[in-house]
Amino acid sequence: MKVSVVGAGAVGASCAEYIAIKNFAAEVVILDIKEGFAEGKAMDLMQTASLNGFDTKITGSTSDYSKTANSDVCIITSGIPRKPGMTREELIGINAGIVKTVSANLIEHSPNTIIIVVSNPMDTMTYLVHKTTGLPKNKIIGMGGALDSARFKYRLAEALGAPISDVDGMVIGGHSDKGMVPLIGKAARNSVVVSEFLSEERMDQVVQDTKVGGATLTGLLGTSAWYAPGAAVSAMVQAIACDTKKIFPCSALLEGEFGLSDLSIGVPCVLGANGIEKIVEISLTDAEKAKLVESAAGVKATNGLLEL
Ligand SMILES: NC(=O)c1ccc[n+]([C@@H]2O[C@H](COP(=O)([O-])OP(=O)(O)OC[C@H]3O[C@@H](n4cnc5c(N)ncnc54)[C@H](O)[C@@H]3O)[C@@H](O)[C@H]2O)c1
Ligand SMILES: O=C(O)C[C@H](O)C(=O)O
Repeated sequence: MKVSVVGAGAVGASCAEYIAIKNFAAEVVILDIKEGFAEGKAMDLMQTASLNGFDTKITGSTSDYSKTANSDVCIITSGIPRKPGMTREELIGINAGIVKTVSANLIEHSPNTIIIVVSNPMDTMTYLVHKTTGLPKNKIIGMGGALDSARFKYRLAEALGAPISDVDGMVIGGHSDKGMVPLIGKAARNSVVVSEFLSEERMDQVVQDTKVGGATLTGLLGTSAWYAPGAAVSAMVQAIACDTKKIFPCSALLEGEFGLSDLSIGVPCVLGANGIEKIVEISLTDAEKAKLVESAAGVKATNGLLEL
């Protein structure tokens, strides 16, 4: 499998590193607009190969998309990250133009690729790729829910005093501070719903901490996070590369699923060799449904800012 990562910044490099370390891809190309930057990151990562025990070949390129030709999966991380105090939605003005150009360049050289969109505001950037490229909808996947769910599990494990491997939970909805819908009623410790262990108040705290997970890290780091985002992308690429059919919440184009349409938003998806192989319409309580509908309205409002 050949994977291309556009944006050699914090998240792009983390994606490339985790993909390489998991050793399932033959080749990773990193591309950036900044002269020499992707080449430098690729060389630095390749010098970890003998230490970390991988055979994936990582190369870098400054804006030469011919190097990305025939990629099976392309990951878009190019664009600006937020600073403390900002929302992801505020990035739309700069990132929309970047994502539109980058996706067109990628598809010119890899017409059959699967695209994973990471740049924020991610659900709207994913919708933009749907609207401006001719790719089938199963091949355009937004990454947000896999990361938000990992943060949810981290907070659940903390509240439960349990190992993370004992905990399961999923976040659907928009990848935004207000729009995330952590499905706390379905979260479980080794198959036992967490309400058996946690008070309402503690569960509300877990939900709130999860929703502001990205903002909390941005406040601490001065820019947004990269390790867990890179790990989340690499887990999704692995599911595609190895055709595992694992379920991840992904930003997918909806056409009536969950009663929603004409937007891309986080819902449970089966990932395999064909990208999004199925949107899994899990049953939601009335309260969960109402939160998802409210979240969709927020994503649609941001989509409305796009010049399509
Ligand atoms: N979806 C998610 O869960 C998630 C998680 C983390 C970060 N993000 C988003 O990912 C994006 C990248 O974050 P980061 O921390 O890596 O930022 P960064 O500034 O470290 O890296 C961005 C890189 O993009 C490059 N770039 C800009 N315009 C380009 C273009 N036209 N072509 C090629 N490369 C270009 C820059 O030179 C830079 O190296 C941000 O928009 C951030 O908000 C999303
Ligand atoms: O928080 C951000 O702006 C980056 C990313 O969306 C995240 O959740 O880490």
